[in-house]
Amino acid sequence: MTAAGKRQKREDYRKTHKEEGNAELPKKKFYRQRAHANPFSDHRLTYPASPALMDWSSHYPAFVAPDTQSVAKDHAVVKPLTKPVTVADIGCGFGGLLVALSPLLPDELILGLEIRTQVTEYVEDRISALRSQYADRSPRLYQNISCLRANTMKFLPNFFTRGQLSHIFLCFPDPHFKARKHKARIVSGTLCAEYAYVLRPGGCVYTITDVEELGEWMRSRFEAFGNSGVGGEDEGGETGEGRTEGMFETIELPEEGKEGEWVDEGGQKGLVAMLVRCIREETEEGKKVTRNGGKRFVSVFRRREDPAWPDEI
Ligand SMILES: C[S@@+](CC[C@H](N)C(=O)[O-])C[C@H]1O[C@@H](n2cnc3c(N)ncnc32)[C@H](O)[C@@H]1O
Repeated sequence: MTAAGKRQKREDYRKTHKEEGNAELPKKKFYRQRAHANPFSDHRLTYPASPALMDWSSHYPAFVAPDTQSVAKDHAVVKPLTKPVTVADIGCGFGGLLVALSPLLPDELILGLEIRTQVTEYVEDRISALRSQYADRSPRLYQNISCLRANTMKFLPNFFTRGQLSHIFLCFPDPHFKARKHKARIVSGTLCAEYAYVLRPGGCVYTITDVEELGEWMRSRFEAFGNSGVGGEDEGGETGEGRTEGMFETIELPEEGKEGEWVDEGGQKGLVAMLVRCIREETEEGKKVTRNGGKRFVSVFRRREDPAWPDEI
């Protein structure tokens, strides 16, 4: 078949898959796209001018606040939800983590952000199929997850207000091995400032990679952010002059396979352990590493409670 013929076949498949109530899970082969999208290109992206102008109602229809009117703000019409999005999976790929998190965090609204169009479309169709499968069951699962196309390196604060998020996942980010490509990495001093801004004090960033050097890179950026004692020269990141503690605290993690034993009275360790197991085992890339017998390097960074910081960043 010619390339044009294949493209047409993919488009036809995706069009029919979108029919209302289609409960069949989409097939990845009809949503294939180049592995990398350049985060510095001018993609034709739509994004709100500010978080208040973002209408989430089509993403989480089961959570639209009843008996409220749509609100018109700066030419945008926004239907309020009963609660805000509090979990972000940045670079969610084909959405394996979102699907796994949905029943684990039933009280949270969880959003995957993905730069590649067809991959985003796949995740949207996957969620829509899962919602149809559970439409008549109780609980109606998968209503609390959604995905949108976004370049998080440019527009994260357009979607989330200060301190809105409880958990941010950065799972198997593109490694961009060559030094001249490091600026395309999803973790840098500058981007740590944005993660610190959208994360609530006490909230956590979870990172996982199969590239040891990238794992160390991410750890060093998070540990240096806001700490005048280390780092500081990093790509314009905040140095936190005069401070000895950084904005993020690295959490010691349980050994792989022993997450279940790692519990505490307050329960936060148990939650972190559950989510760490989830990123190891439920992400698409994590599953590949398991199949290939490779290593995974995981870190969790808690945003420190620090009332002095928010006004400065
Ligand atoms: C290697 S994949 C990992 C997918 C998934 N997190 C997993 O663990 O299976 C990295 C994903 O990040 C996406 N990505 C890269 N840069 C991005 C950006 N600036 N904004 C949003 N997504 C991005 C890529 O398109 C790709 O799907």
